[in-house]
Amino acid sequence: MELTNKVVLVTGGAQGLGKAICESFLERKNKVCIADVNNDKGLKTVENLNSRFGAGSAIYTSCDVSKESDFQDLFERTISIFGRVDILVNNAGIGGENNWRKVVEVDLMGVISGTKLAFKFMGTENGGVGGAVVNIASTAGLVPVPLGPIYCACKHGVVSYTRSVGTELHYTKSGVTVSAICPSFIDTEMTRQMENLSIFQQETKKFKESLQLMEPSYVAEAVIYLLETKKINGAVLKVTKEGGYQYVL
Ligand SMILES: NC(=O)C1=CN([C@@H]2O[C@H](COP(=O)(O)OP(=O)(O)OC[C@H]3O[C@@H](n4cnc5c(N)ncnc54)[C@H](O)[C@@H]3O)[C@@H](O)[C@H]2O)C=CC1
Ligand SMILES: CCCCCC(=O)/C=C/[C@H]1[C@H](O)CC(=O)[C@@H]1CCCCCCC(=O)O
Repeated sequence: MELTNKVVLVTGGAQGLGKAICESFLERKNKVCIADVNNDKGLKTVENLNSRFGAGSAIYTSCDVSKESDFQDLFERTISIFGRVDILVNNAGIGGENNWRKVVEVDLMGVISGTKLAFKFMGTENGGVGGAVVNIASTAGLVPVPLGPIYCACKHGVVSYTRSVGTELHYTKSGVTVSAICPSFIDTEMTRQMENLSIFQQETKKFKESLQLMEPSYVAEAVIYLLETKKINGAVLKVTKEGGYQYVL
């Protein structure tokens, strides 16, 4: 996919990996819409991005991905401003083993909800021009994670859902590809909060001390790498510090 002059929706784009993904797209002269629940941070980030990449290149919309109506409004607002959506990056995610239903609602149901709306608003069967969905899973979607079983189950769900809709059957109808990246640990607020999200705080704190974290920009560039691949539909790209970018499954 040619990655210039595209309209890109990035959920959870106010900070961390989502913000870095926005920067990667803006560096290539695309437009981005950041969707987040953290309005203060989201608006500050958009201000910062517009001052660096040109006024009007980024907009912000308040959106809780676990609320279907918010997500629908997000597509409608972005289309009313930029004319269409070409790429959706389902990046918003949380941890929190004690608040597990919320984790399922955001990390799994939010991704499914966004992908379905991408088919609705971007799909050729509905008069759209097609496009791409990139789901941000995790290496926790590929292996068991004793310290984060709910998070792990959601990310496995994201990988399986991606592989199921990222198939010819769905693509023929919609013209929308669906793929995922599975990063290992990244230097973001989520990682800084990791022990507070676990029911095994001491063990998680100790585990965290041994980690080699990746820069958000390194993981963001994996999204670009994935979208530039010819055989993108259903692709799952693992991103680690040791192994770089590797297709799996
Ligand atoms: N930090 C890590 O080591 C890794 C993170 N990931 C995934 O990357 C994604 C981004 O994570 P980070 O940047 O690390 O986290 P982060 O906590 O720094 O940023 C997440 C962003 O999502 C927003 N958000 C949370 N709930 C939301 C909701 N319901 N609707 C809309 N926005 C919401 C937050 O306000 C925040 O701006 C997540 O899906 C996470 O699971 C994957 C692998 C590793
Ligand atoms: C094991 C792969 C994790 C990959 C990186 C990731 O997505 C980490 C996310 C954590 C987030 O901060 C909140 C969580 O619950 C996630 C999992 C933390 C468990 C780490 C322990 C890993 C292990 O037991 O090997």
